[in-house]
Formats: sequence, structure tokens, C-alpha cells
Amino acid sequence: MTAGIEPQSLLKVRDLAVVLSGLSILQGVSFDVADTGVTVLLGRNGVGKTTTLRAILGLAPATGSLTFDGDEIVGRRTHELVQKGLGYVPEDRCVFAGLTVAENLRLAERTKTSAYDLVFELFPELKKRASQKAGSLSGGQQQMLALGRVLLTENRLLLVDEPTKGLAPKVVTEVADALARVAVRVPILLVEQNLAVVRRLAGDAVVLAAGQVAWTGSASELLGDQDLTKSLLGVGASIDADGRGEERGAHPDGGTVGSHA
Ligand SMILES: Nc1ncnc2c1ncn2[C@@H]1O[C@H](COP(=O)(O)OP(=O)(O)OP(=O)(O)O)[C@@H](O)[C@H]1O
Repeated sequence: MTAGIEPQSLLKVRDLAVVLSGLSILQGVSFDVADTGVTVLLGRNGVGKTTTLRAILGLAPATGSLTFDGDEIVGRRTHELVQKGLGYVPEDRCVFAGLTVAENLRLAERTKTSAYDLVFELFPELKKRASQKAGSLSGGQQQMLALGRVLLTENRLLLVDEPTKGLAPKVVTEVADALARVAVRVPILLVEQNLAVVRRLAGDAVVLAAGQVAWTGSASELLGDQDLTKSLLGVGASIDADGRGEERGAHPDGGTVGSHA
């Protein structure tokens, strides 16, 4: 960070509540997303991380307050939020397998001045593979295509859900490097279970537990405290072959967040 320039809040989440199928999924969630770098949303399986991203995007019915770039956006429709500069990379990436890389990118164009130069600078592989069917890309390449799509337009904030899930360790590192390059340009609210990736990327961390905020602070502070990490996330572990961990005691250098205790 440049001396004297403090990060500002780009998104203020206050008292966010979501009820789905009669079940209270989020109860009074409040946190800030800085206007630079990566803010990571952590928590054990099923605590409401994806629901939080979906509520911000107007994809889940929410009450409370969401102030984005100074405007109240709670209850706004998703297409309006996309026009305001919220970009979403969902967990399943949503690339069109039967279309080429170029066609997938073209579908994301919103203006004539789409930022292809930036996308190909960050992800040269996408240019090389422009005529390849997206379904035949590796998992990591598909993730880069999904990131490339949200970078084509001038988004103010990217919401990225578990981009390294199911990827091999080497590819996890590539995707983490890609996210680091992206985060220099656009702030990211990231749901990520792999703590090595969190350590590599995150500035601020928000930990959810059972639909509420259990802890906020810096990611390095959280991961530097093994007892805290273990109590909040039930972790840690060394990374195994598929990049996921298993619980073997608290070693937050690697490992992935566990299930509910
Ligand atoms: N449409 C729905 N109807 C009812 N319950 C839902 C619905 N969608 C999600 N849930 C429940 O809400 C809770 C939070 O789900 P969510 O996907 O937000 O958790 P998460 O923290 O992202 O989990 P994971 O780490 O496993 O992806 C879960 O118990 C889930 O079963």
C-alpha cells in the first residue's frame, strides 16, 4: 500500500439477512469490502458464503443494507447490478462447453470497447486457445476464461466463488497467481477454502459461522494464529494430491477449511 493512502470501503454489508425455503440462512451479516486487493470470505461448509455472494448480486432475496460505491443496492435487480459494475464468477464457472474460447468471450461483451488487450495480457493462454472448444480446456484454463469474461467489461468489484475447488495443486497455484494479477486491477470479494491461496492473496478476512460473522481482521493475523484458525475453521492440514486437505491438526500454511464440527 502507498503510504498515506488508506483503502476505502467499496461495499458495505450491514445486517444482511436471507431466508430461503423458510430457513434463516443469513442473520445480520455485516462487513466491509475494501476498494483494493482481495477480501476473503471464509467459513466451514454450509455457513452461507455462497448465499452472501448471491444476496449481494440480487440472486437471493435479502433484507438489510448493501452500500456499493455510495449507493444502496439491496433489492436491486441483478442486471442493474451488473451494469453498475458487479462481476460474478460462480463456483461452477458457467463456461459454455460447446462454444470456443473466443465465442465465450464474445458473449460477455457489453460495449464495443471491450478490454481484450487486458484479458489477453493477463491470460495469454486464452488468445492462443481462442478457437478451442471451452469444454476441452483444463479446469484451470476454464477458470481463467471465467475470469477473462468478467474482465472484458469495466467492473468495479468481482465476486469470485471457490475458484480453486477441485483443481490439482499445480493448477491451484496458477489460478492463485492469476487472481493476484487480476486483483491489482479490480478488487475481489473471494470465497476460498484453500488456506494456502488465502495466505497468498488476501488482505482482509471475514469468517462466517452459522449465517453470522464470527470474526473479521487481516488474513495474515488469522492464519498466523493456529488456535484461532482451528477454532473458526476447523482446520488445517497439509495439502493432499487434489489440493484439498484433511483435518490433521492446525497447520494453516496449507489445507482447506473443514465441515461443521
Ligand atoms: N435454495 C435454498 N433453499 C434452502 N436452503 C438453501 C438454499 N440454498 C442454500 N441453502 C442452504 O443454505 C446454507 C448455506 O449455503 P451456502 O451454499 O451459502 O453455504 P457455503 O458456506 O457457501 O457452503 P460450501 O462451502 O459448502 O459451498 C446451507 O445449509 C444450504 O443447504
